[in-house]
Amino acid sequence: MISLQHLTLRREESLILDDVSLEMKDGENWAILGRNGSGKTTLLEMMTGYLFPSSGSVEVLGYKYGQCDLREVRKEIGYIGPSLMEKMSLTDPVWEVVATGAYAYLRFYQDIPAKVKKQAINLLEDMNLGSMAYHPFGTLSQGERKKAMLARCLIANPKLLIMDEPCAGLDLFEREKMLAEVDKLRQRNVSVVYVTHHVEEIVPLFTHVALIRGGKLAGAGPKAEILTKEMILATYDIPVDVEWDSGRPWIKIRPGGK
Ligand SMILES: Nc1ncnc2c1ncn2[C@@H]1O[C@H](COP(=O)(O)OP(=O)(O)OP(=O)(O)O)[C@@H](O)[C@H]1O
Repeated sequence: MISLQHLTLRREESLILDDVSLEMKDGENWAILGRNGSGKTTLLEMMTGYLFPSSGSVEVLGYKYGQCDLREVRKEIGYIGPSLMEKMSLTDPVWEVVATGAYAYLRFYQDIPAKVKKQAINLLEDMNLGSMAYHPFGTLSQGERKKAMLARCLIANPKLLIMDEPCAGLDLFEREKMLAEVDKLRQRNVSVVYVTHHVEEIVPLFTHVALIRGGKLAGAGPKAEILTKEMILATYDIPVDVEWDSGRPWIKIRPGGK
């Protein structure tokens, strides 16, 4: 699905990514963790082709970047990040915001086919947002907006879904609702790459984890092998215990940092 080979990114004096190699295979879903500024978003931007490495190679869904038309690749990739939601019209009905995803538009200036409208409404119903389909997008809570943006991605049937901190800023209730939708992606034929700061967001959907520290890969592999107290200490410099419950890892900080 994704093959990153020896990715290095230099900006002036600093090395933002330092020889990162990662193989993500079909059927795997990956969570990427690391401290602020460790290079997670940079890595995602390389996967979507918005950034090119100073050296190394990127292959996504069989396309070798630098030798393919990135517009074609991007039709197969859904992306949920912090900025796109802010570009949506707050006055348009929610179903219309979802429908724009079928065409990768920000807004419609022509009639929307009935079939696309039905698809948008079905997706909203799947996410328990059916009753809000005709409400203006701006009246939704942050969590509901994020779920609607997920529906907007899914209407285009992406093969790969890249999510950059989709639960940032959500309260406990809304985060769990969003995570339930993320976990439901198991029912779809889509691979997921997900950046988060919170280990407990690694719901059963995720099979693999990559840890980044200072632009270098600190660990990558099946989640139970990577989410150990030793690996988390090496990534975050904080001593923790990890407990697994309901298929999710939970972190306990050791009192006094011991
Ligand atoms: N254009 C740039 N020029 C110089 N440095 C940059 C540039 N873009 C990013 N950086 C630096 O690269 C590092 C990695 O940034 P990145 O956004 O990938 O980190 P991140 O792991 O996603 O962080 P966070 O968790 O805070 O979102 C940071 O130190 C950042 O300041």
